[in-house]
Amino acid sequence: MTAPETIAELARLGVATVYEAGGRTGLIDHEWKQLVPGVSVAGPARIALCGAGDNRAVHEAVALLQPGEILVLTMEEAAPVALIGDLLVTQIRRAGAAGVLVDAAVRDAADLATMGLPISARWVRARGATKSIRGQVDVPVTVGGATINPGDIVILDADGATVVAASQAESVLAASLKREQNEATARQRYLEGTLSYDQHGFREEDKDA
Ligand SMILES: O=C([O-])CC(=O)C(=O)O
Ligand SMILES: [Mg+2]
Repeated sequence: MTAPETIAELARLGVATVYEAGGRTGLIDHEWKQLVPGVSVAGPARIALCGAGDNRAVHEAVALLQPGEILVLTMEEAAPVALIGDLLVTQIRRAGAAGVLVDAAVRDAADLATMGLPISARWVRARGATKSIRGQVDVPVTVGGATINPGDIVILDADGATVVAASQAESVLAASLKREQNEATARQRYLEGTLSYDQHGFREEDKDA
């Protein structure tokens, strides 16, 4: 199990820093809409792989949800079908989930915005899901080119989404903290007037070109 302090730090550092520090791995590479703009959150994945246009597996996964988890909802082929709305999110919040990644649509969007649970979704669309295909829960899935295993740490923020294998959480955190420190140094230099053009040696390179 990944330590809560590690998860909190990964959430604070955010998607771009963690993805870069992890060697540009794990990016869940789609455009994501944040139903609550600007929030940054992380947690171990609880996964539902739904049948086409169906959300029966979501109901099963919600019954298994533990506090602090990120619920990851996907289908074999992503489509703008609403897998969750305010009734499912009511249950997801009550279970104490940290957030939801929806590789499909959500609906009741105005309600979700006021409910405050961090949700990142591909689409907002009223189109309803059937509830007739069992699907699978607690299985590895691929979303936006990234493999997500149950328990891997998923991070959601205003930039998008990324995943860190549970076994690598500590080493990626260490690399992320180092990157944060390097960026703080660079930011200070830029505030003082240094240009990245010089800092990276590009001016020198271009001189002889
Ligand atoms: O019932 C559904 O399929 C999705 C929904 O709108 C809700 O959870 O409120
Ligand atoms: Mg609804």
